[in-house]
Amino acid sequence: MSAATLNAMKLVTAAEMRLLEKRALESGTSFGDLMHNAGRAVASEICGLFDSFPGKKALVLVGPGNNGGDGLVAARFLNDAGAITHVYLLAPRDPGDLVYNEALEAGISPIEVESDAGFSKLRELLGEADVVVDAIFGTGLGRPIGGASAAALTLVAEARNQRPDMVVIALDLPSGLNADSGEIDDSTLAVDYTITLGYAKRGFFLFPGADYTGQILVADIGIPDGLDDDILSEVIDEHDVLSILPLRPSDAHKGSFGKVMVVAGSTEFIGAASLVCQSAARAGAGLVTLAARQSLHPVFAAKLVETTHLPLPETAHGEFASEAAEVALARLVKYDAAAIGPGLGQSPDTVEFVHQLLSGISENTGLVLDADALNALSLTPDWWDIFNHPAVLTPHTGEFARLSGLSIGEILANRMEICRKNAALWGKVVILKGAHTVVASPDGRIAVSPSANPGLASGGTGDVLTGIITGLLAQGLDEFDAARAGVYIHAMAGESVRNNIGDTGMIASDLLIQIPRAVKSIKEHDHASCH
Ligand SMILES: NC(=O)C1=CN([C@@H]2O[C@H](COP(=O)(O)OP(=O)(O)OC[C@H]3O[C@@H](n4cnc5c(N)ncnc54)[C@H](O)[C@@H]3O)[C@@H](O)[C@H]2O)[C@@H](O)CC1
Ligand SMILES: Nc1ncnc2c1ncn2[C@@H]1O[C@H](COP(=O)(O)OP(=O)(O)O)[C@@H](O)[C@H]1O
Ligand SMILES: [K+]
Repeated sequence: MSAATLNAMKLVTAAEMRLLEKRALESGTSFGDLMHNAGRAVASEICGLFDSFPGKKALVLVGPGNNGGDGLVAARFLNDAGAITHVYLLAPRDPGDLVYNEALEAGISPIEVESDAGFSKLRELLGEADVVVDAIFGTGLGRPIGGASAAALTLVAEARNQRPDMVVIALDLPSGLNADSGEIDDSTLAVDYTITLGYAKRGFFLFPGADYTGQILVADIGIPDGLDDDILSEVIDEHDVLSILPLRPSDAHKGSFGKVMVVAGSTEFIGAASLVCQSAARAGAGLVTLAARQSLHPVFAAKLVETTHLPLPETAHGEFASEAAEVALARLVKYDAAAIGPGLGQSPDTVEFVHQLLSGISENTGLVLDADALNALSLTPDWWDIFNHPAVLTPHTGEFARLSGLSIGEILANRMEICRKNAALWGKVVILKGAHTVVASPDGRIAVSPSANPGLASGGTGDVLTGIITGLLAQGLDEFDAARAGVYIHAMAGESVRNNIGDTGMIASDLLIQIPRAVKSIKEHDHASCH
């Protein structure tokens, strides 16, 4: 999914969705209204996908619960809109079921699930359908899908392979996709569109589920405004980023946009430091200074023209000297933000240097810790009890495992929830990097990147993210805003490169010039929407 296709989107768990529904009912909306609105909105979204809808053949697969109920309402509205509509019941509906009877009254004759294991009728319908709606299970899925439902979903997948023009829609969510964790069932369909009710579900941005939703459309089902103030998870949105981007007054001077110090790089990892410095500048910082061991200075000086340099004392063995941290700290008081960690290495002297820096750094300095700074922190048990400075931490999954003591499997199984819990425990803004990067604040807010882009899975792209966020911190953004805006800008830069050269062979340096372009594009979209 491209970063630009999503509008503001709150993300809910299944339990939060039930809570919102309960609040809507308490505030006077009836469940019947919600279901009616849901079915109507889904049908309306489906009609909007076609240039001309009357005469199209629609097949709605209806399950036993409320998801099936929504499907029955949608079928009625599709029928009203002129589609030749068939409903296939995977389980019997209660004879007193209102939406079932309304469908009957509208002239739809639901087809009961076949006893014939060959599903000849269903196959026949799938051979002709222009659009198939999966309304078998929604957020109420309680166990693995089996029996006729599993068989029907498999038949849809087969028909879809044979007839790629057939549009497959998931109502609320693809049946079998876990709304909270993004786990899928063996029979879950990879659909073209998920028309989700009221709110997008967290599982749409967690893998493997994220590969199954197709384009996500959020249908308004009439949950009254003001009931979702305590829903704290959302997809990062261009308008939010625009509202937090630093201003650029015409009479600015370089002091207006903050000073960044980058403490990074080693003999092995020269490029990491360069990428951080350049991306901090490309994100708009007024001045960037690189603090690195003095023997590396000639290399950096040749490579980084705009950056200023603070060579740090080192030992005869090419390690940080014991006074190096003191030298850096003395200069750091004049800086607004610092990035510490990329490419520093993990020798005992470096770890000691990082620990000294972190214990001496002023509360007034915005701080981004990445890579080897995170590795150094991880060596201290319960490091968060000792290191109280506000900071943005930018771990990939492996670094997160080291910081938390959790296994990589445990983290991948529920990235959003794990990130949220640890941000609160550590008292830090935490960015768990990867496809659909998660940003969590200690106060419970979660912001998720709209982008999954395998082009970014190459060495150095994380250094660019660190630079962008530090550049934004230096310009006065708070940790959470700098983190979510930085993740969004980085994702957009990645999308631009992908649009240009595809997702193979993208390198971190390609992102650099795209950073200001991403910021420009965010600002221009605002202009476009004003006129
Ligand atoms: N939360 C809300 O505000 C609203 C929710 N609505 C719909 O309600 C849905 C949730 O409805 P339900 O809670 O009835 O749940 P579902 O319709 O998702 O499914 C639950 C039903 O399926 C059965 N079931 C669960 N897993 C099964 C399995 N593996 N094999 C066979 N049977 C299984 C259950 O016993 C139950 O009968 C949402 O996805 C949405 O479509 C809408 O109707 C309107 C408003
Ligand atoms: N599949 C993906 N989709 C979106 N972003 C990705 C993907 N893979 C990697 N990234 C992003 O690329 C960056 C990689 O950072 P990291 O793993 O620290 O690499 P490095 O340290 O080599 O720079 C992160 O910002 C991460 O979110
Ligand atoms: K469904």
